[in-house]
Amino acid sequence: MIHTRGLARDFRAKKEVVKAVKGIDIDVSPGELVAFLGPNGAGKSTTLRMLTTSLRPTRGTATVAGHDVLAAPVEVRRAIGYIGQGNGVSHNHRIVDELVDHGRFYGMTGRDARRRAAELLELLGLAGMAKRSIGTLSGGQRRRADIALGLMHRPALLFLDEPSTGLDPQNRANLAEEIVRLRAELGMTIFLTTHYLEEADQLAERVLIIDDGEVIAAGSPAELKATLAGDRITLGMADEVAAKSAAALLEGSARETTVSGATVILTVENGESALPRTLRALDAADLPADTAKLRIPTLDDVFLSLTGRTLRDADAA
Ligand SMILES: Nc1ncnc2c1ncn2[C@@H]1O[C@H](COP(=O)(O)OP(=O)(O)OP(=O)(O)O)[C@@H](O)[C@H]1O
Repeated sequence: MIHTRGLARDFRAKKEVVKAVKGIDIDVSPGELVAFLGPNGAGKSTTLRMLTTSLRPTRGTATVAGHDVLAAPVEVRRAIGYIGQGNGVSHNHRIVDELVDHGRFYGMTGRDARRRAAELLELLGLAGMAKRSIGTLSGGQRRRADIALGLMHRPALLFLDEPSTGLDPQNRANLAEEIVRLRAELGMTIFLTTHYLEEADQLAERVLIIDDGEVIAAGSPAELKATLAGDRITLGMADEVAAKSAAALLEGSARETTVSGATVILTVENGESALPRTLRALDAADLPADTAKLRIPTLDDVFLSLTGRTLRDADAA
């Protein structure tokens, strides 16, 4: 559904060249829900703008929904839905009129557009608000109206740029559920950008992590966490000597073992089964642990292991 090779975009700003996207390869299959995750300024929006044909690549190729973004931009636009950050919906229009106009723009008949608008308003829980103007909606409702707009012409591929920016945690969670449900009901391919870790983790089957214009990792959230971060067991031993003996005993069964004072930290695969196994091995060797803690990694741990900084720090910078 999306294929890019060496896709790059430079910007010229005050005689300096900003390499916003540095030659990325992306492959998204039909039906996938993929999140493009990275800190502020990583190149997410620039990539999305190239894929949705609003910005020309400096180098490389991109095929979206079967069409080349440079050779056939009109075909690309007809095949996709794009929901940007704060879409251009007019605040004074009634929601239903906005949707119907949008459908007409894409060549739908008035009747088909009205039927589709009613269907989407129902699907997105906005049916009772069809005649309200956009300006009277809450932030979360407005986001859902934006999504309805992007879906009017039944695109096979939907791009969502930072769908939950500006929403409170509750509305963010609601929107995430909505996106998952829509994908299931409409069978679309969805490509969304986000800098919310929880959102990528909860929503996406596959995450592409972008940093400084480069894709630095790709995989399902579970795969990325298992291969790049690993589960962590922290054991509190009686003293430093016991900790060193425990570390020597457990070294073979952990990916990484470190000792700090009376504490042993193990990085393991599948921590939930490794923890009881570890405690049994320690008991059998007469080296009982006083405390044991298991920590399952987040995507932030993945980002940390890849870049040496957390996504939150990178955002703050
Ligand atoms: N028109 C432009 N002129 C110069 N530099 C630009 C321009 N547009 C983007 N950039 C730079 O390109 C880099 C990538 O920006 P981009 O907006 O793609 O990041 P992003 O990952 O979408 O960030 P955010 O999460 O903040 O939206 C940044 O360093 C940005 O300052």
